[in-house]
Amino acid sequence: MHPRNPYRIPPDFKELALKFPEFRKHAKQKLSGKIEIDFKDAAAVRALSTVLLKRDFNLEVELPPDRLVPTLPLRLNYLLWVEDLLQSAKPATEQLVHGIDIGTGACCIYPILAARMKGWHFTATETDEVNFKCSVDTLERNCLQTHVTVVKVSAESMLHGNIDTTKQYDFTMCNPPFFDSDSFGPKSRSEKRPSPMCPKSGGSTSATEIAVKGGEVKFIENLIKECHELKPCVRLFTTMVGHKSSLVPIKAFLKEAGACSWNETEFCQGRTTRWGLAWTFCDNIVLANPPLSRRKNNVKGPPPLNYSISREQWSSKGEFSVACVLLKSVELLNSLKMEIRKVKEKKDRKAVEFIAKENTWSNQRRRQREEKRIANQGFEQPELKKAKIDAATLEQQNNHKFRLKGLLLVEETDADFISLQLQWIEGGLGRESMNQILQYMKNHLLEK
Ligand SMILES: C[S@@+](CC[C@H](N)C(=O)[O-])C[C@H]1O[C@@H](n2cnc3c(N)ncnc32)[C@H](O)[C@@H]1O
Repeated sequence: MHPRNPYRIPPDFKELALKFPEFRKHAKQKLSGKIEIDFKDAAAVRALSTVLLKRDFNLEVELPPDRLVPTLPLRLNYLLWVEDLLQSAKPATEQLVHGIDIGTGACCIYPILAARMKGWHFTATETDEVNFKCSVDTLERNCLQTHVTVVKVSAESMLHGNIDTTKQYDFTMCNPPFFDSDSFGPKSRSEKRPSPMCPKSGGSTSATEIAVKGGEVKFIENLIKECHELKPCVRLFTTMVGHKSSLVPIKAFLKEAGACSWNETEFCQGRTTRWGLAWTFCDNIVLANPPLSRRKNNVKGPPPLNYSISREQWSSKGEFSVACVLLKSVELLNSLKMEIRKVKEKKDRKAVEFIAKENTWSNQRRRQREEKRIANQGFEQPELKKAKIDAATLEQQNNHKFRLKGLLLVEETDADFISLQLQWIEGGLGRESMNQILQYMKNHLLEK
């Protein structure tokens, strides 16, 4: 947690339950006497955020039931980091701070906190009609219209046409939709894609809030493209990143776009970790990390491939934990005759290295069909036998010097999602081999 984050000392739930009836109804007393809430219950998390905003920031907020619930420790970690960065990016003589919040959500959480705590001004954008209306109501209810303006925008643009380019802005903030709407959940024709759930704290949310075509990498890349053209009016750009694996491709894109310097951080709060990335196109601003051009090993190999599994998808397979998902994944890799070596062992983050000395996964379907056909016939016709021998010889020849090395990382992204990342290390057909292995895992991981 950021050293200035007031929730470094967690709120006393007993005190909150006594003071706020709307929170009390979600509070449960454990045998030990300790008061707790169920963090998987969206209504309980919503009640917690609402009462903390009221008690600690004098902010009256009504969060809609079907939208993302902003949890305060993470939002404050991000805001306080931005405040630290501004100290190096903003001349001390200038008093007024004006930021832009891209995708402000249901209650303009960053702008209202920053306006109350720091007196900052904001232009906030939002595509979702419900979120836009709720944000406007929130500003009126808290008399913050002089500090914050919410703009209803179209999904095609991140900044262009949404801000006044004759003004000077100090920074942008963004908590992007993390997931890829195309690869979210199972993709087979027989299986229906589940409706996405809130990535944090189990709350329900609308799909457009958390998933977008191309996921956060594409979303942030689009933002970077626009930033470059807007460099005369914005000093500092920042974004939150939901998956660690997204940092590598985003930073590569930043380098390509000609960012002068950048800064990266980790937001840790309880079991959830997120990342912050800041960059500038102003050569008179030096962010704390060294400039991109001077950093070595910044971009190593192709970015990993990702697959997220939800608690709901795993429900028929028993315990939903990193250990269980890893175990099943390793069984699948073993079935592909791979050698496995453990490299990382933490409760919520485990990784194994795998080495394949032959390609056993491509053309799996064709092989299975052929074997079935032969088994059904009960005997092998001479031509078939010959074809089989020829195919086997060819495969042996192909596999003669075959070697592929990769890394599988299984990580809990939050209480309801576990992500699998496949990183190519060397050999085989490069990323194409990883794509094939990932497809094989997607086809079999959720099988009963
Ligand atoms: C993950 S939510 C973050 C909400 C809020 N900032 C928070 O931190 O709780 C992403 C938000 O971005 C909005 N959004 C998606 N695409 C957008 C775009 N192109 N421009 C502005 N907002 C967008 C979504 O409707 C959603 O409210």
